[in-house]
Amino acid sequence: MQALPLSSIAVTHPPAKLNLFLELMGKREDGYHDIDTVMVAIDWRDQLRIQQSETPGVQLAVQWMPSLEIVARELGVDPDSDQGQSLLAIPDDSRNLVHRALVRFAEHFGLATGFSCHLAKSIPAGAGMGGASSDAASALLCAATLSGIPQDHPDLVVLAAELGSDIPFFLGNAATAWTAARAQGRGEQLTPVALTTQLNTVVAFPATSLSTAKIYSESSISDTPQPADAFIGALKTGDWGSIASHMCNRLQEPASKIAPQIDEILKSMWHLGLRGCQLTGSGSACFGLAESAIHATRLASQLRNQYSAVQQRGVRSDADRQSLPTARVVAASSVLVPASIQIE
Ligand SMILES: C[C@](O)(CO)[C@H](O)COP(=O)(O)OP(=O)(O)OC[C@H]1O[C@@H](n2ccc(N)nc2=O)[C@H](O)[C@@H]1O
Ligand SMILES: Nc1ncnc2c1ncn2[C@@H]1O[C@H](COP(=O)(O)OP(=O)(O)OP(=O)(O)O)[C@@H](O)[C@H]1O
Repeated sequence: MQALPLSSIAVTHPPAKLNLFLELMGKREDGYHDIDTVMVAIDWRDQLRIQQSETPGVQLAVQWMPSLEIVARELGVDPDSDQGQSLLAIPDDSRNLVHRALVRFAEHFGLATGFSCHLAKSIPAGAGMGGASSDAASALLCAATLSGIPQDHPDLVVLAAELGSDIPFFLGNAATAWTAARAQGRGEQLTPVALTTQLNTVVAFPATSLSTAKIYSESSISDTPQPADAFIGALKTGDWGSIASHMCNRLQEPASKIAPQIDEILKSMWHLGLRGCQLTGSGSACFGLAESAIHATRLASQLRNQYSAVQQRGVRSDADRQSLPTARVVAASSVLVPASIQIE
């Protein structure tokens, strides 16, 4: 394969993920946990545009979609406040996983050229939805396409696992077209799981970001950890009620101790009629399953109305926020077709 001309732009739409099942199997000596999780990619997506540049190095510009103001309003935060900054300030330097992924890619493959990219964020950060990991996996695949390296080059999987535990899942989702996978080890050992039905979810991101390392450090391992087999059995039936009743996330307890609004959001989701309501990953986003896509859209709109009523009452103190949380709410389905890379 040949590198594409420098004028080519690779465009793709990295999806978020939800952890339908997450059990902690044990603590490891390297500071990580062995986990058994089942993840599904959903159609809540960022947008990434990458072009090669003549000079080495990575230039990254980041913005919110549809705009910073609209996302801040949905979250009920002032974008200039400390809370707004902690939720909405996405780094555009080497702290960004896209930047790190492209630097590692260029080093590894000995490229003389660099990359210039534009990242439009929609997936909340610090939400347990794997937004940064998905962006990084897409960046590796776009860089490979532009540089004439095959998408199934085995070194890409190695680079992905070095950069973060969730990144191999997204690489597999985009490169080999699986929607759901079981992830074991620290998350990098993947087995695709066939979905027999589209899952329809409502996802709510409370206006708080949680640190993955902190949530793991506050977690505890059950005396009898349950592997994902029974859950995968339920998933194969395609019956959403059975799937919902087998879901669980061992990180929910430590996350809701740190962010009590998680419990409030889960309660309001349950009362609306969503099932299997739980945290995704290390949080703070919560989700529940709905019977159909139309049902999910209707329930998301009802939930959004509840939270915007809270905002309109002008509730702003921390105590009020905890008892009457605000959240960004989206109806999202499992993706049946992975994000392709278009060349412009
Ligand atoms: C919570 C999940 O999103 C579930 O899919 C993932 O396990 C987190 O994956 P990630 O964000 O890619 O995490 P990494 O960047 O690899 O690790 C961040 C930190 O989380 C903790 N960590 C992460 C993964 C894991 N299996 N055990 C851990 O204890 C470690 O303290 C690590 O330093
Ligand atoms: N491309 C990116 N998009 C968003 N955040 C990024 C990105 N790169 C680095 N970050 C930083 O990483 C932090 C967490 O990002 P991320 O969105 O992956 O969290 P998460 O949804 O909790 O992920 P996970 O489920 O993998 O734990 C944010 O605080 C943000 O500052």
